[in-house]
Amino acid sequence: MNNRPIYLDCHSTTPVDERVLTAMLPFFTQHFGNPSSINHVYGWEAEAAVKQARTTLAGAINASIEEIVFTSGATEANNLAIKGVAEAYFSKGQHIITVETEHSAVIDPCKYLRSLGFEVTVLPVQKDGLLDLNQLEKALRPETILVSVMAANNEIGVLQPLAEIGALCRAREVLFHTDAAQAIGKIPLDVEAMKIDLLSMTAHKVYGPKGIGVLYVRRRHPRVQMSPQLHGGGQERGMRSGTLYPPQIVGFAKAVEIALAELDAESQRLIQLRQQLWQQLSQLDGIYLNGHPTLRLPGNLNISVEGVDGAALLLGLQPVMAVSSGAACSSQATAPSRVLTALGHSEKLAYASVRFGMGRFNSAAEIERVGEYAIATISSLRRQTSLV
Ligand SMILES: Cc1ncc(COP(=O)(O)O)c(C=O)c1O
Ligand code: FES
Repeated sequence: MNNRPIYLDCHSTTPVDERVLTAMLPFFTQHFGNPSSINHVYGWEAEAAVKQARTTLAGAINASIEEIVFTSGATEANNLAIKGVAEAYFSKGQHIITVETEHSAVIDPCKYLRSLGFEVTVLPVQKDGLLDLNQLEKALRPETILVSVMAANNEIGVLQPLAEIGALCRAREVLFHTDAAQAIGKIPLDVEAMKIDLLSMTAHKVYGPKGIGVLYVRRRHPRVQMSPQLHGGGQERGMRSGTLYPPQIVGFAKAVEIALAELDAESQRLIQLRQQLWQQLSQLDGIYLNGHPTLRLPGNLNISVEGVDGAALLLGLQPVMAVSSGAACSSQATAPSRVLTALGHSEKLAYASVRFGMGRFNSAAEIERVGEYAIATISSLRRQTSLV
């Protein structure tokens, strides 16, 4: 294990924290019951554990337990929010607003709705990756039913102004959905203060297991209507049928509980690591920081490198660090990152980019090694390019 590259791809996924695994284990074997079984203790104990997890997850975003719908992850939560609202509000209007830098799990459901006849406005971002609120205000129409803007970007870590967006949407009586897959447990989230109506989260970016997520659906002021996308046994108050998965649910809650307890100290530590890495790397010329310098996730550093080939750069870094140039699901694509081109980068620069996703298990010594190795690799690639 020790010779493996240093893991710096925490926006893609994170390892399960040992404390999370310990909390999950009894629910595979000993307490294996189905939370929907109301006639015996096996069902009751599973239901009690799910209820406790619901309480923790609701508390994490200042929601109540009836507003938590378990899903298989953020992809499903986003699909349920966007398609479910589109269906339920069809007679009110058919216009949806989202942003160019959203994850495919938001963009693609919107494109799908467009193919069904909905109108979708995809707003651009500014050079720093932030949404221009004036543009959003101008895009809102009487027939707009939903605005979907992510909390934290998965490539450049940029944090969108959720409270301002929420206030704008609420004033116009438009529902506000946010994809908080990268944000939960990393930054404070409050659905009341931020006037969020729907919020997607996932466990595996915050040291919880893969395959479990939540959609928060507001029940009061306003009560969100949503058409289910999975029909069946009627679990989750009919909004998402399918037997609940207690080990994953318990693990998700434990992961969020730990992340929130450690949030302040961990943010400070990661910001220091990020600054350390940026100071090291920016000794070189032709290195650009992608995204807003401070309004970003503590563990995110995304750079573009001039004068090197993107694929050669990633290949050169591989022996020492596990990094990527963008979203894992599009890492096989040869096209430059949609997010970086949205910042106005030329295609070439957008392609020679590296996303460093630092997390709980990275040390300052590791980051120093990463910085040194990256500098050596970039310099060597540039020397080779200047020879040809
Ligand atoms: C912003 C964002 N949304 C959605 C997803 C998808 O989440 P999941 O893997 O839980 O389906 C991810 C992660 O890949 C993400 O970064
Ligand atoms: S689904 Fe995870 S990076 Fe795209």
